[in-house]
Amino acid sequence: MSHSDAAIEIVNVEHTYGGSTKALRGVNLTIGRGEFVAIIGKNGSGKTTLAKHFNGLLRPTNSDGQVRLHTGDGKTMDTRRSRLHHLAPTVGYVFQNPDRQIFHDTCREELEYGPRNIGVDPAALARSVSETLELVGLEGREEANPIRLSRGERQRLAIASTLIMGCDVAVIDEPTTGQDRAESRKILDSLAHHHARGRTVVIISHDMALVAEYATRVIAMRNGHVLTDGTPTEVFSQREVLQETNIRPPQAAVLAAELGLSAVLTVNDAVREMSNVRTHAHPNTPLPHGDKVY
Ligand SMILES: Nc1ncnc2c1ncn2[C@@H]1O[C@H](COP(=O)(O)OP(=O)(O)OP(=O)(O)O)[C@@H](O)[C@H]1O
Repeated sequence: MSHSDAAIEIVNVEHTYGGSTKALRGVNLTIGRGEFVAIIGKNGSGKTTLAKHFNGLLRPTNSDGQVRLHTGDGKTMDTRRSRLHHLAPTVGYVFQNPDRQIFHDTCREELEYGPRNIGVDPAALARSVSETLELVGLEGREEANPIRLSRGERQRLAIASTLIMGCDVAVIDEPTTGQDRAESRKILDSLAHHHARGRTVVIISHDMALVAEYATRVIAMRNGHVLTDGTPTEVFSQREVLQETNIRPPQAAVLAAELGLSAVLTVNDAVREMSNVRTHAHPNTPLPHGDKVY
């Protein structure tokens, strides 16, 4: 991948907490511009530590480890040599716990804070606040006090306050924690919308069905290393490798593999493949409708 295609370069990054807990043991990665990346792996494998390096919240603890951000307008920033407030507009980060980043009395003020700081025109901002709240399923809640929202709603507010910045890269640690299925899908759809505008999205997730459906690339971590990295199809077909980090591919993929069907990651893929098999076995059997089934 050339520099112009790269959004983030991670070179030989190690991170040791408190001088003894080795959370990252030499990670090399390039996140490309416009990718939708999911980082997966069991608890403690180093996912959050890695993601916090993407915008300088953490820095490599080894002297030769480097993280370089390449901005859309052609600048390169080394996170070790740049201040956090210069990095944040390029790479937005949403914490696993939304309460770490919500501190205003209304949703409107929460969403306006970041864009105001970078000089966005106030007239354009009002519209963009409403649109972004709608995008994450909080339409009409401009004047609501965030402390009165549910945890899932606060999570969506925190995501909205990052998306409204229009940053090149949005990194979201566990976007669907505390959300039901419909809310989770709403959140992933809002990230897909950001991605569709040519931006890069990185999520950390334990929800393999959603990872399979939305991500273009999956990076599996184990014990501070990248265990495997590829398209969802490539990564989820390595069932034995994934077992090393306690990951089970999406249930639809497991079921389809047991039935000898290939190219299946999602329930919709499974419906399509099973319909094909049935059609070939009984050509007159009508196909089920092709819309999403869940
Ligand atoms: N602030 C910290 N101080 C000391 N050790 C830490 C700190 N944060 C993480 N660790 C340790 O570093 C290792 C990697 O943790 P990390 O949170 O990056 O993993 P993770 O894969 O994101 O886990 P989870 O899925 O539980 O969020 C673990 O052993 C963890 O206990």
